[in-house]
Amino acid sequence: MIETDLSSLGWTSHFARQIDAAESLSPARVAEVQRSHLTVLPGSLRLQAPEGTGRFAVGDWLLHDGERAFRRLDPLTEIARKGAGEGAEKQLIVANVDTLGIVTSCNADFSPARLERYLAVAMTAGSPPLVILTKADQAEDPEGYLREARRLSPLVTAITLNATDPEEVARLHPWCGSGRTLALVGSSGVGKTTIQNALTGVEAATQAIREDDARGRHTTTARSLRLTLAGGCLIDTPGMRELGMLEAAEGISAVFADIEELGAGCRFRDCAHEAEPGCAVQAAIAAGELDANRLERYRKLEREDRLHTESLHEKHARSRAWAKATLNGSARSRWKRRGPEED
Ligand SMILES: Nc1nc2c(ncn2[C@@H]2O[C@H](COP(=O)(O)OP(=O)(O)OP(=O)(O)O)[C@@H](O)[C@H]2O)c(=O)[nH]1
Ligand SMILES: [Zn+2]
Repeated sequence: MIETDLSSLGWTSHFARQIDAAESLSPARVAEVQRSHLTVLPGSLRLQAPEGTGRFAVGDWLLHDGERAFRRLDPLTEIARKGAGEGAEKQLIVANVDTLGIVTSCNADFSPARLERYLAVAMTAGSPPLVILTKADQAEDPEGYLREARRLSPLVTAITLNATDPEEVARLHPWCGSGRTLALVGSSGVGKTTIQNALTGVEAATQAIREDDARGRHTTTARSLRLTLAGGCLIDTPGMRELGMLEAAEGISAVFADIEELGAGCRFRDCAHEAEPGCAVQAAIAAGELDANRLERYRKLEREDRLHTESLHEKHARSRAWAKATLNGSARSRWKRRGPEED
């Protein structure tokens, strides 16, 4: 059993400021979100959520009375994505993550496009990214992957390791020590469970999920926050295959700062960096200073983000218009019944 207190769970003055001295409710951190209840730490309490558990994300801080969850405290950071399916919907994934551990392997799983996508998510959320390159023991040139990851953005911190060696995984302790929360994302099979087991000293109960996956079934994602041997928190996010861009413009700009800086030197302010005269971005590509594929990947993420963000905003505008029309409608029928109201 790992002993814990609020500050090792990540409680700070940011949260303390949000509670009233007169409030008799206790703070706790969400470790699991189920349809019927929440599990919170410390104490692994099961709480009911009178207004639904869907308002809470793993990693959130909340106030409770021992049985029911009430107020969600404003998070320091939150990671959201576009919900699965056609419609635009914002889905909250995790909250209050200090470091987003992006796990990929030193093999064919390594994809600059996917890394840039995760990096943009991390930068948008305000959770600094840490690229964890696993299976270094099976790679001929792990340093090459390290260099390539670092080349994607000056903001990247990256390390290589053999996830099956607990001593090597212990190099992650600084990111999940007392008061710190590390969340792991990455494709299936890259070693997230192996890392989690080493960091928590507990065999993760993910077998059932993987068996379901093998049959191609939709899994209920068992996202969870656990205590680490280093005295902090670790969040695993199984079943997170796609991270659709949503309201991520800021993060995309941060990850592709090199292209945006070059773009400032283009002759036309609205240069699309295609065939315009005086395009500094195309000039950099011609000079071998910028990879044309990177420009393509930047464009693709930007397009995707714009599309999803616009449709989310349109949806909000539609529901506001609908609410207004309904209100006007009921005002009109009142008018018909009683005549115009006098003010
Ligand atoms: N040699 C070696 N094997 C590794 C390494 N990391 C993971 N593995 C192995 O790769 C397989 C998959 O690792 P998991 O930890 O289950 O991967 P995961 O990311 O949790 O995968 P999902 O549970 O499907 O999301 C296991 O057999 C691990 O032992 C590593 O760094 N080196
Ligand atoms: Zn240009």
